[in-house]
Amino acid sequence: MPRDPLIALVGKPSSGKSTTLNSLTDTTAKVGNFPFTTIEPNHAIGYLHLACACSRTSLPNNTPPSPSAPTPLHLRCKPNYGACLNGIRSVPIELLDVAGLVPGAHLGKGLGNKFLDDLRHADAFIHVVDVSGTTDQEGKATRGYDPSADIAWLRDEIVRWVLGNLMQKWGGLKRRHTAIKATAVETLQGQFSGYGSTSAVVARTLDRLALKQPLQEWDDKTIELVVNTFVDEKFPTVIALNKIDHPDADKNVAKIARVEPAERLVLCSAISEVFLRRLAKQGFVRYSPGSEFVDTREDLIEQGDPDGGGLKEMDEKLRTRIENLKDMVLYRFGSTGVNQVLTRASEVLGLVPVFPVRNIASFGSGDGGGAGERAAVFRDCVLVKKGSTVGDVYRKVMGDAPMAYVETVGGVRVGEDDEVGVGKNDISPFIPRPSYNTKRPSRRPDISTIKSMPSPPPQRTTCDNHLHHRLRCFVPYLQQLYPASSSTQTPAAASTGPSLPPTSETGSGIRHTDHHATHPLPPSTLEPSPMPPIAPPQTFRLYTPGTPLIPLRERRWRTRALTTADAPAPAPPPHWAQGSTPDNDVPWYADDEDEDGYETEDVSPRTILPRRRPGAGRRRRTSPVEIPGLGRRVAGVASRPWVAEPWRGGEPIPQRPGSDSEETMSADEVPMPDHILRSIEDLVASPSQHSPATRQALSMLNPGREAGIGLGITGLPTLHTVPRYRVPEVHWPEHRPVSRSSSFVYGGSDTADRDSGAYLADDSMSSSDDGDAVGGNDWEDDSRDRFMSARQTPEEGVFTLELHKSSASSNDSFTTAPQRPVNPTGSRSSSPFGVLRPAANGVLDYASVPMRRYVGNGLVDPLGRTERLSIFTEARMTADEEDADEDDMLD
Ligand SMILES: Nc1nc2c(ncn2[C@@H]2O[C@H](COP(=O)(O)OP(=O)(O)OP(=O)(O)O)[C@@H](O)[C@H]2O)c(=O)[nH]1
Ligand SMILES: [Mg+2]
Repeated sequence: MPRDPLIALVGKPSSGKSTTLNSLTDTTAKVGNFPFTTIEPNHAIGYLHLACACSRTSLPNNTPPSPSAPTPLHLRCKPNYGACLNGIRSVPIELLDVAGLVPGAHLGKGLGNKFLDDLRHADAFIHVVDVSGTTDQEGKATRGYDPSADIAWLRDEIVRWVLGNLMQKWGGLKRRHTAIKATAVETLQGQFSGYGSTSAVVARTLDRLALKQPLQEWDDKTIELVVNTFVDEKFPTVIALNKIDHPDADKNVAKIARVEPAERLVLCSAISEVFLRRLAKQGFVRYSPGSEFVDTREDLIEQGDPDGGGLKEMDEKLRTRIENLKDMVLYRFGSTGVNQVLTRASEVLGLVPVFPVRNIASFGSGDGGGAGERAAVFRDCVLVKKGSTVGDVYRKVMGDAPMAYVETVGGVRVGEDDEVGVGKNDISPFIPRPSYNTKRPSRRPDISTIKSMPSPPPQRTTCDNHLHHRLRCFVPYLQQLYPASSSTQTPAAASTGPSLPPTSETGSGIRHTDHHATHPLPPSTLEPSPMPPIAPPQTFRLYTPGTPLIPLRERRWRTRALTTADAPAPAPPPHWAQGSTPDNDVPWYADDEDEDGYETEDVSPRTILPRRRPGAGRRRRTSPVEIPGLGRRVAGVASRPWVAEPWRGGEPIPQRPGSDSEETMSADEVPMPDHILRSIEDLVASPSQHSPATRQALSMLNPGREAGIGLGITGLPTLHTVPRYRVPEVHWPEHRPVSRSSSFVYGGSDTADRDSGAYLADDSMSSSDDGDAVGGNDWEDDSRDRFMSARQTPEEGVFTLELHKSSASSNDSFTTAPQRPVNPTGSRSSSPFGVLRPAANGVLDYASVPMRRYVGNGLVDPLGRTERLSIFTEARMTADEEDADEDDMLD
C-alpha cells in the first residue's frame, strides 16, 4: 500500500531543523543552541498550500458569477483536514526532524550513523543550512564560518552511507545476480527497498545513466555513480537557507547562490515564523502563517478599529523586537519563507493532490450532519507522488479492498494503470468490489478478476461481507444502542455552537442524540441490504452509556498526583517497555520491517496486528503478547498508533488518576459526550474518507467482537481519550516510554507562565548574545521542576495539556534506548505520531500541546484550522478467529 509522503529535515547540528519543524507545524520540538539537541526524531504534520479542485472552472456548473467571485464549488468546499481559503487548500503532510549530521557521520562520527537510518523512509529532504555563519560544521558556536561547503559534504555523507551499505553486500549480491540471472533493476531494488525505494525509482536511476556494462562488471566508480544518481532520484532535496535574519546572512547566501541552482534554494528565518505564530497565539499580534504582514494593536487602532482587534498591549521590548523582525525579514524577503520551503519540497517531489469523492456528479462525500455538511464538496485530499497510477491511489484510499472500478469527472471509467496528475483522474470515487470480505482480507486485491467485473456493481451485497455496508449497518446499530428518546438534540442544535463536554453529571451523564435526524445515511450507489439481526449484547460490547472508555496509558502506568514539591525518583519502566517482550529478548518489530529493521515491501493492514513471533523467520509475526495488566493482546487496530485500551466493558480503572489511594473511577463518571458520538457516526458513515488504518479499525466494529472506542484528535497525541472530556484535572502517568515522536515531547511552556497567561515571558524569546534580531534560545531551560498535569477549563471551552519532564538524570541521554518500537499495536506507520520507543534510563518526556477550542465536533486552533476527531478501536478476536489468525500468520 503506498505510504503517505514524508519530508525530512536534514542538516548539521544547530542549523535550525527543529525550529523549522516548529515553524511549519504546531509542534514544540526542543530547540537549543548546542549540537545534538535533537536525538530522537520528531514527527509532525505541516500543511502544504495547493490549488484546490473547487477552484477549477472547467468542472460542471462551476463558473463564478463574476471573475472576482468565488466559484460555486468553492463556497461548498469544506475539507475534513486542513482548510481551503480562496481556492488554496492546506493539505496535511508529514514532516520529520532528525538529529544533526556531521562530516564522517557515515563512519559513525557525531552520534553515529543511526541518524542516517532515521532518514530511510523520507521521500524528499529539506536541507536546512545555517547561513548566519555562527555555527561550524559540527554545529559549535563560532563566528564568520562559511556555510557554502555544507551542502556538498552533507550530500556526500548521505551518498557514502548508501554506498557503504551496498558495498558490504556487493560480493554476495553479484554472485546471486549472476546465478539467478536477475535484471539490474531487480538486484538493486532488492538492496534499495530498505530506503523505501520502488522498482520505478531504480529503473529511472539506471535509465539516466544508460550504463553499457552488466551489473556484475561494474567497477567501484560505476557503483558510486549509480548510488549518486539513486540518491538524487530517491531523495530530491530543497535547500533552506535559514537564519536570514542574521546580519551576516547576505554574504553567505550570495556565495551559495553562485554555485547552487536557484530553483533548489529558498530563504527563510524559521525562528521569526515561530516567534510570530506564538505572539499571534498569545493575542499580541494578528498574523497568518507565512504572511508578509503582522498587525499589532496600535496598527489596528490606526486603521480605525478603536478596540485594536482585541489584541493585547505589548511592552516596549516586544514592540522593538517586532519592528526589527519586520525590517530584517518581512519587508526584505516578503515573508519568513518557511511555507515556501515546504511548497518547494513538494514541487521537487512532484506531489499530486487527489480528491477522493463519493459522488462524482456532486463531488460530495455524503457524510456529515446537517444539510450544509452533506452538500459539502471535496472533503478529502490525499497526496501521491508523481507517476502514481489510479490503482496506487485506490490502494492508498481503500486499502486492500479489491477494486471494482474507478470513475473520474463526467462518470468516465478509468483504468487501474492510468496515471494521475493535476487535472487528470485526480477527482474520483473509488468503488470496491461488493463481495469483499473484510474478515479475511487478501494481501493484495485479485487484479485478474477486476477487469472482468460486471458493472455497475450488483446490489446484492450483504451487510456481513462488505466493509462499506457493514459500516453503514453499524449506524442503525448505534441508533439502537442510543435510542433517540431521552433528550433528543435537534439537528439545528447539533449544528450550532461548540459541543462542549456536558458538565452535569445527572444519571449517566449522556445526552442521547437522535442519530437518524442528525446523521441520515449518506447516499450511495450501493444500497445496503436490510440490517442483519443484531448480536446479543454479550457478544457485541460496544460502548454502552455510563461505562468508562479507558485509555491505555492510564492503565499501563501507575498514576499518582505529582506536584513540584513532590517530584519523585522515577521507578523503572515496565520491563516490556525496555525493548523486550516479557518472556524473551526479541524486540517488538514493526511488522513491516525485516530483522534488519528494513521495511519490507508488503505492507498490509495487518501490519498493525500482533507483533512478530519470536524466532520466526522474515515476515512472520509474534504470537500475541502478554502485557502486564492488560492480558493477552490479540489484535489491535488504531487510526493512530497511540492506542486505546482493549475493551473491558464495565471494568473499573484500577486507580483514579491523580489519587494515591486505590480509589477507582465509577462508570458514570465518564460519559460519552454527544459530539463524540456524532463523530463516531460520521466516521462510520463514510468509510472511504478515512485512512486504511481507520477503516480497518471501523471494520472491527462488527458483531462477534469486543471493541472499545476511544478518541484521537488529529494533530494531538491520542492520549486524549474519552475520559479526558469529563475529568477536569488529570494527572499523568509517571512513567511512559520516550516517544519517538518527540514532536510532542519537548515543550517549552512553563506552567507558571501558562497559568498567569504570560506565556511569552521575556526569557522565552530573548536576544542571543551576538545580537540576532529575533534569535536566541527559548525552550532550553530544563532546570525547572518537572511534573505532569493537564487542565481543562470547560467554561472557556479551552483545553490545555502540559506534560513536563520528570527525570532523575539531567543529561537527557536517550542514546542507549533500543531502536525498536514498543508500541504494542502501532505499526511503524507513516502516522504523524510515529512509534513509541522505550527509555532505557527511565527518563520521561514532556509535551506541551497548544490550546485548542472545541467547535461542533471538530476542533479549531487559534490559527483557525478545523480539525476533526477520529476514533480508534481496539478489538479482541474470538478464540476461533485467534487460532485462524495464527495459522494464517504462519502460512
Ligand atoms: N537567528 C536565528 N536563529 C535561529 C533560526 N532558526 C533557529 N535558530 C537558532 O539556532 C539554534 C539551533 O536551533 P535548532 O532548531 O535546535 O537546530 P537543530 O538543527 O534542530 O539542531 P540539532 O537538533 O542540535 O541538530 C537555536 O538557538 C535557535 O534559536 C533563525 O531563523 N534565525
Ligand atoms: Mg533539532
